Amino acid sequence: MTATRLLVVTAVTAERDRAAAGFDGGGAPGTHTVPGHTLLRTGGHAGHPLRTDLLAGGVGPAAAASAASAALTAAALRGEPYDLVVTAGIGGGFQPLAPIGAVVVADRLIAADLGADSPDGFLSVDALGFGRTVHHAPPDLSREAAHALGAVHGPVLTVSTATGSAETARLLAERHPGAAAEAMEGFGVAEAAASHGVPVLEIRTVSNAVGPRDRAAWRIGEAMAALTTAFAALAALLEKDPTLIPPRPDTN
Ligand SMILES: O=C(O)c1cccc(C(=O)CC[C@H]2O[C@@H](n3cnc4c(=O)[nH]cnc43)[C@H](O)[C@@H]2O)c1
Repeated sequence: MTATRLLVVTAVTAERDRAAAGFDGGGAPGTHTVPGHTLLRTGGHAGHPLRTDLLAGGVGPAAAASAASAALTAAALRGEPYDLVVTAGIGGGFQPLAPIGAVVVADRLIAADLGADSPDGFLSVDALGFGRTVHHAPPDLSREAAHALGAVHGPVLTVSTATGSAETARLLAERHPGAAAEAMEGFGVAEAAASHGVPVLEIRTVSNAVGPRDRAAWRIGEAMAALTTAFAALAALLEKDPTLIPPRPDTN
């Protein structure tokens, strides 16, 4: 039986290493390189159901998309395409839905500031007719993952500037009803995954509230540690039911 192949993309190495610790790969992770990046690899030996590559691609949607694209392309050229891409890391939580310490699994990954300003307010690129601003996670997978992780299940916004005022938080929540979290990479990774026809999931552990910048209130260490627990639960779910991942188009 072929192992399910996962690509996990974080912004920084601390997030990558915390995520990797959630996988029981049967030993210390190995490494391999793709142009511009070194990936950790767990699992994948004979009889192991999951093979996971983990990549710290940098902060922001452009760095994340570039890194994810390099890994996806290298895997496709090796003839070993990924089955699922997971974009993950710490994030800001919209209050009161996702308090500090919560975990969020995205049902939708939304580019919240991709568009144009106008006297009448923000116009997204899809409203303008020249792009898209939303990617959907596979519904069954994201719902079951949220349940398994004890997570809030809702939209995760991708922004290029972390929110630092009550006014911006209010505007984002008004524009995206039900928004659970914001971070800076998800939509970029989703664009890369979509161009390869690979489904995407986003997991955020909440380190801070979306709102007025209050650096002293951030709980980065706790949110980093929560990534390990979250990925252990995700690995258990996918080992139990790999059919939650929609099949690749070429295996239909
Ligand atoms: O303002 C600061 O002093 C500060 C210190 C450390 C880190 C930051 C970040 O903005 C980290 C961005 C990084 O973490 C994710 N993240 C975490 N919380 C948020 C948020 O509320 N809004 C957007 N991104 C967040 C993000 O995905 C980046 O990878 C600031």
